[in-house]
Amino acid sequence: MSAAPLVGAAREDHAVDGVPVLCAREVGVVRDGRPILSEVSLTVRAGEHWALLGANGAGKSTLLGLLGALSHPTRGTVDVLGHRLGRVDLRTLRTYVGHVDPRHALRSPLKVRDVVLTGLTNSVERVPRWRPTPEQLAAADDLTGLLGLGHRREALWPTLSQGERGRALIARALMPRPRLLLLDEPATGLDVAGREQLIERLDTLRQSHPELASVLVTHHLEELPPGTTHAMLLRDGRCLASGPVEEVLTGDLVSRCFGHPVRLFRAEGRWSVRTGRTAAAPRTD
Ligand SMILES: Nc1ncnc2c1ncn2[C@@H]1O[C@H](COP(=O)(O)OP(=O)(O)OP(=O)(O)O)[C@@H](O)[C@H]1O
Repeated sequence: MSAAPLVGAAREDHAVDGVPVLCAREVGVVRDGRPILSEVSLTVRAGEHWALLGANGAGKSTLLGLLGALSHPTRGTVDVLGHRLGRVDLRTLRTYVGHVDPRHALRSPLKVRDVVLTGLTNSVERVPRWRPTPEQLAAADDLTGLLGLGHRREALWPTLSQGERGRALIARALMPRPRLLLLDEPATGLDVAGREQLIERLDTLRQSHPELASVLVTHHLEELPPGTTHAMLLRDGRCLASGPVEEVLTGDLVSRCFGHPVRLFRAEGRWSVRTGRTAAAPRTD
């Protein structure tokens, strides 16, 4: 596989010769002698939007940590734009991946605009003596507007609602113009309005950044944006199914994934789930 350059103007050249944005092969993770992930493979291409679904403890966050170059696999390989984890500095790879973690540990009363700018310094707090260029300021303002926070740019972080914080963190993650956006349960704790605004903004983002790829972790199919193109179902650290949503998000497979019989419904692009008495049998172990 030919590798895409990691530096300079080449960053604008997204789908270089069809090199996947991300390619994990036969990945395994062992922690404290216990297998957490086993033989998981995933290829994400530019413009694809993946849902990563699984029950509590299935290994979703562990997999997201590998995809975000936060940790190394015990077995298998992970390539970001053709550059292999372990051969290229993790920090370099991380600049190509925007990781949105709702547990963002910011303590200072930074303004929304400043929080978004910390995406450029890859820091939680503002870096002393670092000053953004006018272009960087304009980019931060564009992204806050895109995420529906244009009227809250001057608001202080502690005063934001949870939904506003989540959207500010997505704008922050997009500042370095990543190729891949990782979203770890972005709708957790949001009320209906907050969840719907988030989903709407994610779909707007997908239209305005057509080359961006994303992986969204959730337990709830109701939280998937209509633009979701692919899904992976994880069960007990293993891939149960993976591929286009039409093939993977079926009552049978989702029932097996969560160990509970369900039926799926899709209306206006959104999914909903009901207990299905006649759905596939629950997990067999
Ligand atoms: N560093 C670690 N050491 C030991 N066990 C770990 C470690 N990290 C995760 N685990 C275990 O690995 C399993 C998978 O954890 P992970 O957080 O990836 O699951 P998840 O699918 O994201 O779960 P949830 O939906 O509850 O957030 C869990 O049983 C967890 O306790």
